Amino acid sequence: MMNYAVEIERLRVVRGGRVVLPDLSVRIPAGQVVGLLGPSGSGKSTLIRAVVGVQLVESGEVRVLGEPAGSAGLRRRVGYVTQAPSVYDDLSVRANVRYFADILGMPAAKVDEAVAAVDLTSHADTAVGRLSGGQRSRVSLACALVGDPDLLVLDEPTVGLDPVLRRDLWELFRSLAAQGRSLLVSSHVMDEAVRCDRLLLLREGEVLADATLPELLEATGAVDAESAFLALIDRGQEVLR
Ligand SMILES: Nc1ncnc2c1ncn2[C@@H]1O[C@H](COP(=O)(O)OP(=O)(O)OP(=O)(O)O)[C@@H](O)[C@H]1O
Repeated sequence: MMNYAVEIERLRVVRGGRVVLPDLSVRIPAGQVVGLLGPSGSGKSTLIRAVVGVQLVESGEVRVLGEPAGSAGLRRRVGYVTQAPSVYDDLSVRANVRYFADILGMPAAKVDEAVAAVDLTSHADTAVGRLSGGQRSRVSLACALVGDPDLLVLDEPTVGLDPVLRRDLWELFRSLAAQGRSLLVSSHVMDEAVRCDRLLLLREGEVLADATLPELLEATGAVDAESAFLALIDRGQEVLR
């Protein structure tokens, strides 16, 4: 039987009087890197917020690792990295990660482990305010990793990063999945599709496709994810699952 990290049933979200997710159902397999792709405003962040349990939901059900999204039991099991790195500039890398470790009740040994996982050991004592944008994003990621989560939810983690850092980060995601973790990673850069085991293409709050990249290319005859996305839009109502 397929093991799912996230199961969403008929999710409806309204924000500021506007229907952002009209009626979304999807299941995200465990142990994979699933890319949540779609243009700006398609609802990626809203869906991610629903998964981590911080989004007010009008109706529907979101289950994460078998529990309702936002349950107390999920606090340590789900790591969430928001779009803007939420770290303290005046604290060192290690102090930032230790702060999150303390909140989650994790042992001190986990702090250096998380810092090493994002390749920042040599900067562990540097104040975060003195790091580059890419390094700051990795501090955020270390804060999410320190709880040893089964599911990592990352909202546009590679935005603004140079190609080398983007590649390094995707390699890190892959290695985390190889350890058996589940990752849900949003991006509006379609070429990041090649890095994912599976893709969820979102448009105007609706799932346009839920498939692997090879399945998507075969079904559309397109050469890359971006053209496949456009081909699906041209086709109209049909959803690829
Ligand atoms: N705080 C808010 N109040 C009201 N509407 C919002 C709010 N945040 C987002 N929206 C609306 O919800 C829709 C989806 O936004 P969301 O941030 O989920 O999209 P996104 O795909 O993550 O976009 P981006 O790639 O630009 O981050 C947009 O139409 C947006 O205007």
